[in-house]
Amino acid sequence: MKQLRHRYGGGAEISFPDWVLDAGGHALLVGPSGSGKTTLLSIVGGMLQPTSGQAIVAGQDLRQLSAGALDRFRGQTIGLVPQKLHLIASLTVAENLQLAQYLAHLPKNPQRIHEVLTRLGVAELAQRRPHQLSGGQSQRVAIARAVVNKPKLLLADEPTANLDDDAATAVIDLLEREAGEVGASLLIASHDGRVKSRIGHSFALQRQQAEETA
Ligand SMILES: Nc1ncnc2c1ncn2[C@@H]1O[C@H](COP(=O)(O)OP(=O)(O)OP(=O)(O)O)[C@@H](O)[C@H]1O
Repeated sequence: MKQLRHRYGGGAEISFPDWVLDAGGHALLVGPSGSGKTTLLSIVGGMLQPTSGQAIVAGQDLRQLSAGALDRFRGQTIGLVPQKLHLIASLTVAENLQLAQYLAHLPKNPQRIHEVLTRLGVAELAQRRPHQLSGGQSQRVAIARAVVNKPKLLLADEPTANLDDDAATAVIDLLEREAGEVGASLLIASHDGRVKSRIGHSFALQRQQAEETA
């Protein structure tokens, strides 16, 4: 991140400090509500063009990519577990993962889909549709979808919100394990103290300004 700033139409400008997340490193993005955590994930996830500055992912300056190239790069290089999981209701679990391969312009790979669903303990749910899953199962499927293309950067937005202690621990374990499995850097936005105690390195945002903590 270099001199990143963003202003939503008419709103105040949010400026983010320069920061590097090492390849394969795991970090927590913290800050009070409204400090810009989701905005930052959207920028480094290639879904939001910042007003100014550079987001560089795996050596690629996202600004340099055309819309089509950015879609492909995002699909192949970045995995996102959004706050609202956004599984496609009309598709089965397996088809939701197939769609991630398709959107990244990768060949169909049912074996990889089976492998990742198995790793996450939800292979037997492959033919179900999202409304037939529990909240925890849906979250595992969303993690599976985020890692199916073996991204270099895995982003998760408040993945433990509304989870009890055991489920929150399980989700953080899964994210760390799956990021480790594919060698991805992991950035988790959270103001959950339970997550803070698990992930040592954190990056803190404050309203309209930010500072890094070790
Ligand atoms: N689409 C939008 N249009 C206008 N303003 C927005 C939009 N999205 C976010 N904002 C504003 O940008 C600022 C940062 O919001 P953001 O959602 O990134 O913060 P956050 O740290 O993720 O908050 P939370 O912890 O509550 O999820 C807030 O002031 C918010 O009101």
